[in-house]
Amino acid sequence: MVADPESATALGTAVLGQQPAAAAAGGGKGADVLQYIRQQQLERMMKRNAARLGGESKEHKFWDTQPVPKQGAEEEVVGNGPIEVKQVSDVRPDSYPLPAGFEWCNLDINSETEADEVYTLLWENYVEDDDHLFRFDYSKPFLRWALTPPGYSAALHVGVRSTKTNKLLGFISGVPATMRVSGDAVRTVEINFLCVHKKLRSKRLAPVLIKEVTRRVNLKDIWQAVYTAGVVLPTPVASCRYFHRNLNPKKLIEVGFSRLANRMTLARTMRLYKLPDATATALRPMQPADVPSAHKLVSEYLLRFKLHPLMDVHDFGHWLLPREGVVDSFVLTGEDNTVTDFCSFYHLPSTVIGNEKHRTLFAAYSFYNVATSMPLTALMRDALVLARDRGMDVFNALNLMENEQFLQDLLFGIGDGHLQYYLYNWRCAGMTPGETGLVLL
Ligand SMILES: CCCCCCCCCCCCCC(=O)SCCNC(=O)CCNC(=O)[C@H](O)C(C)(C)COP(=O)(O)OP(=O)(O)OC[C@H]1O[C@@H](n2cnc3c(N)ncnc32)[C@H](O)[C@@H]1OP(=O)(O)O
Repeated sequence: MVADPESATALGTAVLGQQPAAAAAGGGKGADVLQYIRQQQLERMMKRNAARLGGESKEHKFWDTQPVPKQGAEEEVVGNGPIEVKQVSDVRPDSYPLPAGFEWCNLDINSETEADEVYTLLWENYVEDDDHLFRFDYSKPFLRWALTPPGYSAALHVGVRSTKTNKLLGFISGVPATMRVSGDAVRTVEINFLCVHKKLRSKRLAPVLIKEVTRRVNLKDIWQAVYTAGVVLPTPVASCRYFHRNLNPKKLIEVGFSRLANRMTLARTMRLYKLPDATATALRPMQPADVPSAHKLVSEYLLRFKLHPLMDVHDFGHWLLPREGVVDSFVLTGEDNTVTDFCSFYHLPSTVIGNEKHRTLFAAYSFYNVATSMPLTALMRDALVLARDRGMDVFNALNLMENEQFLQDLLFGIGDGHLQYYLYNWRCAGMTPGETGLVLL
């Protein structure tokens, strides 16, 4: 198979395997992280130089026509606001034309059959790692959760079918979300699950899907969007990295996610990553009654970042109340049942491609975490224990918010690429991972 440039790095292979080696060498972990920080500084410098010299100006036939910041424009940003302003009356009323043999449809994710269709399209065709060892396997309950927050619209769950067979061959979704961007509250949609069937790649179907979802969003008088991707497009507002915490070393080695480091035996590796038998604190699953207090804690915490969601209490309940096999949230309460600490992760397994012994890699993804009665590292150590107890093989976290505080101490290994954050039709200065307070699914 030809290497797919879209390959996401969230599945991050191989690099994890270097972490035990470094750790075993004694003091190597620190060196790893320092090296990473230096590398980031170097990358930023090179990027600035390349932009200045025009070396980054790759042609983007589609993206160059869109209201997104031009490449290399990062340093010229003065003020925040829309790149273009239009009215609903300017929006074309009809769908964009599709090539012959294809037609548009809306997907009703609450219908069993249609949810099955979306599930299967993604299960077979969605994001893979660079080596094609793993492919995201978003579960059906997860897709339902992701696509039905308060205010969602089925018109923004857009599919392309074959007119002949009716088979679903492409998909893109938008869900409403208010973002706070450098102090401004911005009505947006979160765009996700862009997928074109493998047999239809490189035929410029993706731009048509993006234009069509944009048209439908614009008809709702919404003009901004937020999205993440493994690929670099014009122009990221932030660039984050995935880190991976090994919870099941034996399996991760067997599936090729990590490898046994030099001079390390499996037994030593397992000892290195062994976690306490139980949590150190009385964290318990969040219940509906905790929502107002947890919502207050998390919302106030998020205000310290430059980009973050503004969730009302209903949004918060939707996104954070535990759903089995989909999302887990835990609270620690103090006086009057006030939530003092909060941690959460979502469940995103991956298919292990062509592996006889293991079909699925179970991964937890760090979501929103706030510690006030203990250090963040202590909270996240408990989160690792809770994820392990729920059968997770690996715990993934981006280096955003305050995550840098715990990645090294808790033996996370650096992933092999970046996750780029984008805003559509919104100009603002770029931000560091530590200024980014948004996790998309
Ligand atoms: C106000 C409302 C606005 C709403 C919209 C906001 C924007 C939302 C934007 C979408 C956010 C999605 C967030 C997620 O879901 S990120 C996850 C994306 N999905 C995958 O990686 C799954 C596996 N891959 C595929 O299904 C296909 O390879 C896809 C569908 C990705 C591209 O299909 P294909 O490989 O057959 O290519 P093409 O010939 O049709 O088209 C080539 C053009 O497409 C540009 N391209 C490639 N990958 C991406 C990408 N991930 N985001 C944006 N653009 C992308 C590419 O630069 C080129 O344009 P240009 O370089 O020539 O200009």
